[in-house]
Amino acid sequence: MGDPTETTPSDKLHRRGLLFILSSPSGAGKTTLSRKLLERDPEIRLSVSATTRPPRPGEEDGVHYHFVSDDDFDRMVEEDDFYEWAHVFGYRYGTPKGHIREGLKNGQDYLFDIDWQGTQQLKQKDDQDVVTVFVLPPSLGELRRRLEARAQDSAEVIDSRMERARAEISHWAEYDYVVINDDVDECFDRVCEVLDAERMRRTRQTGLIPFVRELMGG
Ligand SMILES: Nc1ncnc2c1ncn2[C@@H]1O[C@H](COP(=O)(O)OP(=O)(O)OP(=O)(O)O)[C@@H](O)[C@H]1O
Ligand SMILES: Nc1nc2c(ncn2[C@@H]2O[C@H](COP(=O)(O)O)[C@@H](O)[C@H]2O)c(=O)[nH]1
Repeated sequence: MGDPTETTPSDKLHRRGLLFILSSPSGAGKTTLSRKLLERDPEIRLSVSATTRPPRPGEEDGVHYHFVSDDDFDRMVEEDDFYEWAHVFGYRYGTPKGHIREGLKNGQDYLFDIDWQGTQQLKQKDDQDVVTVFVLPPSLGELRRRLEARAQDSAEVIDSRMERARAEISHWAEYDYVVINDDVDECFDRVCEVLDAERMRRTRQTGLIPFVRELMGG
């Protein structure tokens, strides 16, 4: 047996990947936080949803969403292509299965910007790999200001999203973590802390690193 006090280059933990979900009422900032996370962290990959909603200015097909027709969405549902899907704000949104299952086994983490309905469906399918974070705005007044400042939706759409906010916030207690997005950098730090800690959760580790295995006699 080697000297277990030696530090070896093989001291990396091996673990399953995780499904890291951010949900919030529309406009609270989960897209902003997601983009920051993807910039900081090359080890997490965005799950790009399919939607029947038309693109907003600046949104690219295949990058922000897969923008699909109603017929295409119907076909994907029939062919069981979705991990989860839901009606949100008059359109349909869904998570394509893609290679998520294989990726998880290989330690790949995935980031989801989805609503509470999708979160419930993913938790039912794969509770052990799912980590859920609910992002609250500092107030409803600030939520409306952000939707207006984003300037990508009509006044009617903003009103309907504000009406839905109360119903969405009522699901916050179903989430593992809750953060308030007042100062975006502070909120981002909290989100990163959750992700970093969840990656180290013992139950996610799939094998002992060599010197620990040796110490355990295996
Ligand atoms: N902490 C913050 N302070 C001020 N403005 C913010 C903050 N976080 C996000 N914003 C701004 O608020 C607007 C809404 O943010 P964002 O698009 O990220 O929300 P969202 O939760 O993803 O909304 P949706 O569910 O509609 O996609 C954007 O213009 C964004 O720049
Ligand atoms: N259940 C799912 N919800 C999703 C998915 N992709 C996005 N969303 C949620 O829809 C609303 C509206 O998004 P927007 O881009 O039109 O503002 C927001 O709450 C998203 O989180 C999905 O694949 N499944």
